Amino acid sequence: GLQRAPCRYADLHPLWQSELSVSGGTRQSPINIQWRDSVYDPHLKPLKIHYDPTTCLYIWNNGYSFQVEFDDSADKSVIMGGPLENHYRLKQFHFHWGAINEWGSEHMVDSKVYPAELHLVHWNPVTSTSFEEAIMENNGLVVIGVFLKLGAHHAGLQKLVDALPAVKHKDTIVEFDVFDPSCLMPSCPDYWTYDGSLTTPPLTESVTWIIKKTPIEVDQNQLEEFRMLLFTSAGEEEKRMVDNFRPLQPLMNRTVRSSFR
Ligand SMILES: NS(=O)(=O)c1ccc(C(=O)NCc2cccc(O)c2)cc1
Ligand SMILES: [Zn+2]
Repeated sequence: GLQRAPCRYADLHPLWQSELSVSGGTRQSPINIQWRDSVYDPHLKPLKIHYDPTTCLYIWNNGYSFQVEFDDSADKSVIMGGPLENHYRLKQFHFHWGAINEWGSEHMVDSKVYPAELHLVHWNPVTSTSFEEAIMENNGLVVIGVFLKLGAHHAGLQKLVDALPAVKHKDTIVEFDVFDPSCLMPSCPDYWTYDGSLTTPPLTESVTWIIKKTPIEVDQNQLEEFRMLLFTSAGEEEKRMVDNFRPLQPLMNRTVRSSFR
């Protein structure tokens, strides 16, 4: 597949310049998932998702993506099953995307890049008392990754896209209530799972990744709305929020398991 645009670390958004400092990681993310090297695990259960749309709180621009935050003070929006030993609470979801449709996702499948990738971030309320604590716990977090591909208009996503002009600049926020992120899930239950890390600092190795095999379709206008966001605050010289993905990391001594043959 097409390699990513060559990028000089110096051009990277300040966030990833610290990238060069992280050393000694043995389970970093994202990775290229080689389909033929993944191992079917018959013990993997179907993933069970129960999101309560009223737990949706607001959308904000945090300077490297736009993020939708949820009320995680109770077990109202949870996932369970799959590779998980207990339930995990939804904390937020966000996206990573490219300047053009040729790249943008963080994970790849057989070196195939998608124009964008959705991350639904969950934490373990059984072993941690807060998200902040879970970030430091081994397997404290579960992130579901969903690839976005160019295709039909996505009606569910459009509600999100319509709110983006209100969070154009870094550190802006807008109320966003009653949204069910299940509408962003592909209907196909198939996924890969592996042990990895956050893909932005602090890059902690606390994430059980669940990557859905089947992408969802969004249209060109929707992707272009993502690219209208800014990394920069109001009043600063404008820098478009694009290419907010981390480079691929070495698989090292890890096996990717699949839920499907
Ligand atoms: N791209 S990712 O899904 O791996 C990802 C998910 C969550 C976060 C995140 O929550 N970062 C903010 C943060 C960092 C340290 C402590 C905190 O409480 C929050 C970063 C990356
Ligand atoms: Zn992410």
